[in-house]
Amino acid sequence: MELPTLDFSKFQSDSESERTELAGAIVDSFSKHGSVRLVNHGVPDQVVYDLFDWSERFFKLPLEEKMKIANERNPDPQRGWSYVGAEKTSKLNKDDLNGSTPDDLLDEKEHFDCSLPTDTDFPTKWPNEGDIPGFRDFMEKCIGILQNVGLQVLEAMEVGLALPPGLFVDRCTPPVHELRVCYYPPITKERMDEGKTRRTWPHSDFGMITLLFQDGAGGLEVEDRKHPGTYIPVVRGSPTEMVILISDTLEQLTNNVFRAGLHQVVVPVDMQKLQSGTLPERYSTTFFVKAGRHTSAGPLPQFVGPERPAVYKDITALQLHRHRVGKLYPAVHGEGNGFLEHDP
Ligand SMILES: O=C(O)CCC(=O)C(=O)O
Ligand SMILES: [Fe+2]
Repeated sequence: MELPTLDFSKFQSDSESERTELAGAIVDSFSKHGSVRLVNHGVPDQVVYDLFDWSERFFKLPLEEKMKIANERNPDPQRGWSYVGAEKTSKLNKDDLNGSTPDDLLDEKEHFDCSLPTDTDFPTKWPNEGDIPGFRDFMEKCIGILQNVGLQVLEAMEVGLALPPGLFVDRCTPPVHELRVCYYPPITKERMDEGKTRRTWPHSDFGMITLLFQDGAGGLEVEDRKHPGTYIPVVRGSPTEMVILISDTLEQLTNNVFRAGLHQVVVPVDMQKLQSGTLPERYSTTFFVKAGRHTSAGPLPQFVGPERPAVYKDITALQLHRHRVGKLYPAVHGEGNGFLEHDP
């Protein structure tokens, strides 16, 4: 089975029926898989290529430069650079209510998170301009471009479900979206097969939706909901194809009408049968479309009724975010208080 690939330019069509048909197909794929792939999404091809180029330049900076902008391990939105193994996505497993996920499950991944300059609550830790001139400018421009596309996808969901216009889109202000670039170093097949290391363990993201680009290395998988616990490989169809995932805030706003898409990064399909070998390095970028921090992430009235009681409490998007990041980075003494304002 393959994740559907849709032509998003149809959503800009003058033909109303073409627009609604596309919106319906997006909603259908989100309902079935928690995800979809888009081509002609509106991000210029050159911007995608440049994003991967800048990402490579960033990760090749000397270690001491990256260490100067290390993300602080606390439940706040992540900012700056995270070293290999910093993030343990296995801790985000929602089935693990009693916290029994072993501590020794590692993610073999580095990443860097940034947001817009207007996000003064959690300012981005940028590398020295002199070390990588133009990086900040490009990344901030990219956030603007990705934000436009992300909001259009949310609008398509409103159309596809015949919801009041703006129901999802209007929650995304002021903009506190996050752009992340990821680097997965080469790793031996033997090490992956030992079972304690994945490139990313199964998890869902925290915002409304995630827009993802991956290089050709492979390994991204989304859960096959027909067979929970099994995964469908998302083998890249074209270099600029975008994968979209439903994330936790939208799951809660829609009272589980849209379930967040579980995803992981593992051994690529073409290497799964090999006894040995080395997985090549892998780059990906993820853009987390976020709800405004102080907007409610509780179920919207449109998704609650006698047949469908609210299954989530009325908490803010920031409370939800901190609850989820707090699982990754429980407070270490002296590094933020780790206080979770609310347990959803
Ligand atoms: O690298 C990927 O394809 C996925 C990354 C991811 O899941 C994340 O950064 O949340
Ligand atoms: Fe993710």
